[in-house]
Amino acid sequence: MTAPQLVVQRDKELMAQAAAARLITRIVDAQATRGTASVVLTGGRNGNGLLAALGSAPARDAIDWSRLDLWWGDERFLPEGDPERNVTQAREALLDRVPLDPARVHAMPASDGPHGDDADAAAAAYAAELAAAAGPDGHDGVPSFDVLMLGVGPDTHVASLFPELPAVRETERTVVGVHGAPKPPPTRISLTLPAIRAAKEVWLLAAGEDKAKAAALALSGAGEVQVPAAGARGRARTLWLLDAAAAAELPRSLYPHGTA
Ligand SMILES: O=C(O)[C@H](O)[C@@H](O)[C@H](O)[C@H](O)COP(=O)(O)O
Repeated sequence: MTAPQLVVQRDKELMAQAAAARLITRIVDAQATRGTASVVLTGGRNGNGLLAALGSAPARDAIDWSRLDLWWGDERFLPEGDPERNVTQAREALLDRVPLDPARVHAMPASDGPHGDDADAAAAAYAAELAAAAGPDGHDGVPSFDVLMLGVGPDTHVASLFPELPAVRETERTVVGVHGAPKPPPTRISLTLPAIRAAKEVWLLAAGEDKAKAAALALSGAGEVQVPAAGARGRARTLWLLDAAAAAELPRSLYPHGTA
């Protein structure tokens, strides 16, 4: 697995703007090379902040939105349209304002969808959708994601993989139902670490002083069951995008040329 690279910006607004600019370039490069791009979105304030910054970026429409596949790293298992769902918040932050191909926006199932309130069945259906889309350059039952983004929780969770809970220990399935999550709502759907690690690049977003301990733990060599963010690595790149507050407890040797 790739060693993490760190980029530290002075505050969370600049971190979101810089990450958005980075994502535009990454998508444009993938589309220039393969004619398409595949990105996994994350929920949470940092993930939505990046989407909002992308929506305001001057170069936004360098992206061919009709040739972009969007997936989710996790979802709160709530009814369609619930304001707490990650896809609802992503739509408000950006997706409803760009000309995406609806067939290429792969939202995770809602709790009032075809699988009813069975999160495990809904997770299995999303795993099947990922496998069907994996294609020849897919990896371990998921498409070859160009970028998979993850917010980092104060307890070091990523997606809906919480410390010590069963989902973070999953080694076979690509998507699982999560029950009893400490971050409400308790029932969720999440990619697993094997699915996350199939991505070419994994970007971890951490801004705010409430993330300083989590970032320090995750980058200290801790184990992934106790510190799920430590297991989030990309095949070609693992990139931590932080602001100075979230980097406050990191040894400066981890980002000697940081801008903070
Ligand atoms: O469904 C969710 O809640 C998110 O996917 C979750 O993994 C989030 O990214 C982290 O909890 C960080 O959230 P913040 O950026 O809001 O701190």
